[in-house]
Amino acid sequence: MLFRELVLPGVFLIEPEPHRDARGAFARVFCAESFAKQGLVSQFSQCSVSANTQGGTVRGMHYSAGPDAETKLVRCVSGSIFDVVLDLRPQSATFRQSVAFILTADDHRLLYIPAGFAHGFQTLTDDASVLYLIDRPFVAEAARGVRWNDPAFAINWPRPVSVISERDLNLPLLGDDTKYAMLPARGA
Ligand SMILES: Cc1cn([C@H]2C[C@H](O)[C@@H](COP(=O)(O)OP(=O)(O)O[C@H]3O[C@@H](C)C(=O)[C@@H](O)[C@H]3O)O2)c(=O)[nH]c1=O
Repeated sequence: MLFRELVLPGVFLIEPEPHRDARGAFARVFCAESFAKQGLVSQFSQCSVSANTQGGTVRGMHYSAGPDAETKLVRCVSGSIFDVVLDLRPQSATFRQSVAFILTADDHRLLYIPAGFAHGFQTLTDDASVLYLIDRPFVAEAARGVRWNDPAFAINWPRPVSVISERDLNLPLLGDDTKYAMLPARGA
């Protein structure tokens, strides 16, 4: 597996180097030994799939607060997505900056997203599914988010939004002087 740290320190694009042959391909999603060697979280407590019917669907920008802050490993397993990671660490030199990558089921690439970052994506195809490994149990009360189109971040979403949850539509905007940790829980 090849690990490339991105301009947001701590965020990695991971290329699993698939073995391809006439049948198709075999590639790792996760390797505890390789992750530990890189100094990354190497134990995950849940694995979930997000299935999305329509191209243009947006989910995000989500994170969990305080001691429940999650580290996530994200891979597209069907179709393709525009995947976004946003730095919400107030002390960070890259606070409020984001990176985005197209992940496809066929390219096998993964994004590693540590605590302190928000995550979201837009599906680029119908029936796009996203696999997550997350390092801790989901705690609904700790779930937070910022608005997908907050001008403070100016994320350049590639498509018009076709589907988005009510909750995500109503996530707060992050004012310049607002500390992300003080934002209310999603759905509160
Ligand atoms: C995220 C999550 C949700 N749920 C439940 C809560 C709710 O009833 C239902 C749908 O939850 P949500 O609307 O929050 O699902 P969704 O909007 O897909 O949330 C996800 O978005 C992406 C961008 C992420 O980065 C993920 O970590 C997660 O926050 O599933 C769990 O039981 N466990 C979980 O880990």
